[in-house]
Amino acid sequence: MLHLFKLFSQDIIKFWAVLIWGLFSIIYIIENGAVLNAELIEKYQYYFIIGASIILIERTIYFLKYHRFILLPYSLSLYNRVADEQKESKIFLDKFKKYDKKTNTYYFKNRLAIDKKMYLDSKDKIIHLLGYEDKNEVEFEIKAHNKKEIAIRLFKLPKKFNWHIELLKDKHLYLGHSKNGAYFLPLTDLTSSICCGESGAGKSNFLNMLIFSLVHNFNYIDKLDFIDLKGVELSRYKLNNTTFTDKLEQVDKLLEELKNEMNKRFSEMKEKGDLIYSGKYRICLIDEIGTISTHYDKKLKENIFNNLIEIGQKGRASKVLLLVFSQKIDSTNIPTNVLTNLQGSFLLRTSSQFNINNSIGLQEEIEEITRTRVADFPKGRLIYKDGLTSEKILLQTPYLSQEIQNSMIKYFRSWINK
Ligand SMILES: Nc1ncnc2c1ncn2[C@@H]1O[C@H](COP(=O)(O)OP(=O)(O)OP(=O)(O)O)[C@@H](O)[C@H]1O
Repeated sequence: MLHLFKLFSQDIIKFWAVLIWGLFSIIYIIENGAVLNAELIEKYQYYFIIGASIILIERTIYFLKYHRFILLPYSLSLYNRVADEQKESKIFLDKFKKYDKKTNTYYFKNRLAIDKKMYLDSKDKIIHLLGYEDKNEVEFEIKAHNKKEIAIRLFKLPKKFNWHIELLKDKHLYLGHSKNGAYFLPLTDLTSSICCGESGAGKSNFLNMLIFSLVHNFNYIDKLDFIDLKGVELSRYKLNNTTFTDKLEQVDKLLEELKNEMNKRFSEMKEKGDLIYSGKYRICLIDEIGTISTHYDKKLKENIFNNLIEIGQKGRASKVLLLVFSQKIDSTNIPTNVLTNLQGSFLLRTSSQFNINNSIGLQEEIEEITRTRVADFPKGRLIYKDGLTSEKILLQTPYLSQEIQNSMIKYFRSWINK
């Protein structure tokens, strides 16, 4: 409290000093450079009193409103230290700078340099200090801002909400809700991607949601090929432009065909001098790639994985893309060479540090965008790492009930299969 009062006094003195200096300058001009005397001061005293009172009221309201944030660097010892020639260290305490109401973002500054790691490590304490202790739905993003600032953004992501048809958009894929609302990825920015998460994390739900967006954009997609060796879920679609494969030999044939298509497109591009194929997309979705790895036919597997590597490496320019789903992404489930050639990633709940490290990356980067551990993610919560920019976005996907899924498939059939 004493610290708050000290900061308040310093702040008021600073503002009053500016006011006095400003008023004196104006008086000096008005009075044509007359020397300041008691008579003049008496004449203008009410301006000083009114100005000082307004400042006092405004600053008091500001300090009352933001006292938690103003005190935060002090309460959590968020400071930087510099040692001078006499080896005496000088402390620079971080300072609350401003609040942006539109984005619910709080900015902190340090004159020397700001230490983001300290904020990341104090996340739970910050939440506690700000009075959000029991509201675990409050999410938290900590980003470096300018050179010496930190931006703390507080936002809410719903844990469960229902799918609705307005989430379909032309030339875009809906990936879930982010801190800014519905997140749509332009189809042109889609890259070959891996999606991983443990059983029950909401992978199938997400996969179907993605398929809705892809099917909705059929004008730009030549064919959607579904591969699933362990289930029949994807066989339900039965649309004119979808295929379903559940035998390894057929998978091999399909990928061979996709590779040939890709190379044909490259020849066409070379001829025309295009850098990006001008025609429609071919997108292949593989559910639970681990089932391919467990197959006994070594040669077939090798051929399949080699084709996946080649498509992953070169597919984007020719608009031949792979979307691969897996519970685990260690080398027994998906060969490292296949994984490293899938540029984008979606990470759902998992307790495997290997899954986290090899899909999204450093723990610190995850801590920047969420205060929930990946192992504690609710169903449908995911981090999307953009295949082009590597930007990481925290998303929540809506729940797709069986009835919704059935009615969407029916709806798509009604206009695609007619
Ligand atoms: N976005 C979501 N919001 C709310 N509940 C969800 C969401 N996604 C999935 N669920 C619930 O979680 C259950 C499991 O989801 P889903 O089948 O998609 O998980 P999964 O990761 O594919 O699991 P598995 O690998 O075992 O198939 C679903 O029955 C559903 O009730």
